[in-house]
Amino acid sequence: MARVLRVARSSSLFGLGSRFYSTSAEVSHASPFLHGGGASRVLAKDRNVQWVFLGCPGVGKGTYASRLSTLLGVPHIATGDLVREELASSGPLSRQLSEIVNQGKLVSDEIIVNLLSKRLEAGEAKGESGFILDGFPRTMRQAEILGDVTDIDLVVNLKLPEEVLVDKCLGRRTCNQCGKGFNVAHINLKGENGKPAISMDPLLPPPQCMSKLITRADDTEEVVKARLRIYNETSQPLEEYYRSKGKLMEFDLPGGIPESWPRLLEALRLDDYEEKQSVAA
Ligand SMILES: Nc1ncnc2c1ncn2[C@@H]1O[C@H](COP(=O)(O)OP(=O)(O)O)[C@@H](O)[C@H]1O
Repeated sequence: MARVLRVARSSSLFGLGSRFYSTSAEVSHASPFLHGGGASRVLAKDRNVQWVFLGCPGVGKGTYASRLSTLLGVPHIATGDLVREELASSGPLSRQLSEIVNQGKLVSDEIIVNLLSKRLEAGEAKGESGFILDGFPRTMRQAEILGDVTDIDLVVNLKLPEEVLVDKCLGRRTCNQCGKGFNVAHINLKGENGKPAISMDPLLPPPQCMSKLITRADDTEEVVKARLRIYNETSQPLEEYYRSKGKLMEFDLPGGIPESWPRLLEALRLDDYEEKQSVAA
């Protein structure tokens, strides 16, 4: 751990060279949410966005982070995916990780920083710049390490009521051939006590994926509840940490992708950016 943290304090962690690193002054132009100016700000910037997605398991971080990464041309890096790749590789870490992940617990900061560091270095070697991080940081220590090595422009905190989160996790499916994610849950939460109703249609797979659907081993009711509890204890303090830095954007998802995606783009002031991109394509 000490070695990793020592490395973390030098600006070389994650392979974040000068291309990734920027001063706070530059960052102030990089965030359309914090400083206005819409898409032109993103386009005019001399480096790509460096964003973080926070949110409970099942909220849809992966879905929205992945769409935004395609739109903005930056990698979507999900530490949960890095952990699952490591598990599937049957490498030396694999057995240790599967025990932790299948109980819904967090992998150590050291292991996760190492996996992320390798992924960012590989991306930098391929010429990637900028990122949307999904699932990292998840502890205050991880946030401090990240803050020591680079500037985060914006932290998007996605929110849904807890009842919906469990059903969404239990409904998650992945096609083991094409790798795409789907959700078979029908969400229909009545509005109560001033809270709005939420309904989400299932995101069903096409016929060719139907027989190839798999469920994540950690998406059982017991493990999902453990992950939610751990999120509330360990990751929620991050909201306050980024709020106090003026970087947090709270976003209550109004429903499924068709309602939420345009509203999220609006909140990020990227609605005109998406239109310009589709015209240019
Ligand atoms: N930043 C992290 N720190 C520690 N453990 C992590 C981190 N990211 C992912 N993991 C491990 O991988 C598992 C799956 O992560 P993820 O796919 O992000 O799931 P979730 O649906 O809970 O958001 C987590 O339960 C945890 O064991």
